[in-house]
Amino acid sequence: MTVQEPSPEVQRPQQLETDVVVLGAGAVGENAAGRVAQGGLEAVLVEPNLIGGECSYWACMPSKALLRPGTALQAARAVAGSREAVTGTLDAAAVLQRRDSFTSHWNDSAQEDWVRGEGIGLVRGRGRLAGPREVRVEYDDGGTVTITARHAVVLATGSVPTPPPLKGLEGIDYWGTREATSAREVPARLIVLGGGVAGTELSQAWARLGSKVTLLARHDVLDMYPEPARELVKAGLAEDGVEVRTYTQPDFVRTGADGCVEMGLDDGSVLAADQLLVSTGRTPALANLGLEDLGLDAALDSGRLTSDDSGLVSGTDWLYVVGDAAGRVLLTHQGKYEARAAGAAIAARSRGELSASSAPEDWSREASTANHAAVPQVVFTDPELAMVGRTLEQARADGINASETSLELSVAGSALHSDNYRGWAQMVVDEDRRVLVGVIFAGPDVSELLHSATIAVTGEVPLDRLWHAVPAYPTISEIWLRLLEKYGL
Ligand SMILES: Cc1cc2nc3c(=O)[nH]c(=O)nc-3n(C[C@H](O)[C@H](O)[C@H](O)COP(=O)(O)OP(=O)(O)OC[C@H]3O[C@@H](n4cnc5c(N)ncnc54)[C@H](O)[C@@H]3O)c2cc1C
Ligand SMILES: NC(=O)c1ccc[n+]([C@@H]2O[C@H](COP(=O)([O-])OP(=O)(O)OC[C@H]3O[C@@H](n4cnc5c(N)ncnc54)[C@H](O)[C@@H]3O)[C@@H](O)[C@H]2O)c1
Repeated sequence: MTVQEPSPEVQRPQQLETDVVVLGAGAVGENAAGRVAQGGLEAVLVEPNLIGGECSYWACMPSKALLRPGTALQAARAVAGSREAVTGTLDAAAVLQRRDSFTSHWNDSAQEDWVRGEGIGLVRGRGRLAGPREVRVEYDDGGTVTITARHAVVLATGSVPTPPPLKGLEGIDYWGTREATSAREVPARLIVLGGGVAGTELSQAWARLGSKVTLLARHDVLDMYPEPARELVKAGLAEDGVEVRTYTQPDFVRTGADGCVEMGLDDGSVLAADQLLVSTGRTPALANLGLEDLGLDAALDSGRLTSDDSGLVSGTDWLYVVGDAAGRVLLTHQGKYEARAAGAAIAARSRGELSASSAPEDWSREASTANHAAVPQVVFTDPELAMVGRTLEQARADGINASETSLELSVAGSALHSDNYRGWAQMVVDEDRRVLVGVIFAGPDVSELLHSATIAVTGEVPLDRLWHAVPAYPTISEIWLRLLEKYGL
């Protein structure tokens, strides 16, 4: 894959002074800088690669662009009348072309225009903390610039893949999620190692594009979701010909005689494939940032920097960490939410409206309070999983007197949506407060239902009031009424 050369640096002095320096111009860093600028402060973004980061070029956007055509085709096949009009299969070349348009062909000029338009400074290089409120940036050609921040430095450096300790892996030219989302050819056979969100989504995407996929999960696939939800996704994968092997661990990987990938499994069998995708999680990108030199490794706990809900790193009054780099919730929308809170807190602290020693108030604009118990996430497989808040187990582990109500998703709206619609829904209730603390939907096109649940959980809407939120007929949202009726309302 060719990544377009970054355009020439916008600024290249040796010394700079500004209000706030943001390291990393992924979606999260961009939002942090944007909020700081909206708060009336000067901001400089530092980025050695493409502005827009992982999500725009190698994660959310391309992976969803790879999945969407298969879902659209399956939706047409699922309805008598439109099914008859479907006479062909996915056009893999057209899908890849459409994917390329969603990554802007890995060209970040539009994002650079946005940065300039917001009045944010941009330095194209790799940054490292050189002292309190001081960052040294190294350009590709070895030149450097030192930037002093009057108020704050924000770490928005994202995350890096966590490789599994697998014998032989270093000798293999394998795919990570970057390669799997930007590939130009469909491998005939693909092994996917890691049954998390990335592995599951990309297994289905490539299977629908024509690969014979084997998905290896060391536990169950998507094991953070309740079993009925997982089973629906596994049935969807099986329909696409994905062979799912659960509770499996590889012993070794090697290059076979014909150049293929051979993987030995713990049951003694050996799998062969043309490509291997490793998607075994991600770790905050905090290496080589100079944290140790400043004694800030003391704030590290299991690879994460401890911070308050504004992102302010423990033991400092100037360093913030947001997004994947913070490692709290590795999702674009929550990272951007953290960035909005950090930006607001930096601006408020610069005006003396919020002290550095006191954490921001819960649910204030300076706090990412929802991260604790109201995080929405969608798994964009077909069928989809959409969840917000806690599972029953998490709620009970958090000391909540929780009950669950669950149902097959079978209402007039779902029957109309597609023939043989199969779905499942669950709500988790805090019995002492009679509010929802978690909601899960599984089924085709349930992702657009999720925000209703996010509002109910975040707003702590009492069940007796939720009863008056009447779902329109005939929509899939009618599942809300069925759940509340089953609960006893
Ligand atoms: C395959 C895949 C699919 C995903 N799909 C979704 C999805 O559908 N929805 C969702 O919400 N999330 C999804 N995610 C997660 C999402 O991609 C991340 O949560 C998001 O990209 C994090 O954004 P960020 O800005 O924190 O980090 P990044 O996007 O990684 O940006 C960090 C930036 O910091 C730069 N940087 C690193 N070190 C330095 C340094 N020293 N100096 C200056 N700059 C530096 C990097 O070059 C990079 O551009 C997906 C992830 C993967 C892997
Ligand atoms: N739709 C979305 O929102 C979306 C899509 C893709 C990724 N993401 C985010 O990106 C991040 C990275 O995704 P991911 O799927 O790589 O991470 P993940 O943490 O969701 O899943 C990693 C999987 O790899 C397995 N694993 C870990 N070490 C292993 C080993 N040594 N051998 C075998 N299996 C091993 C884990 O058990 C887990 O199932 C996640 O935090 C995820 O939330 C989000």
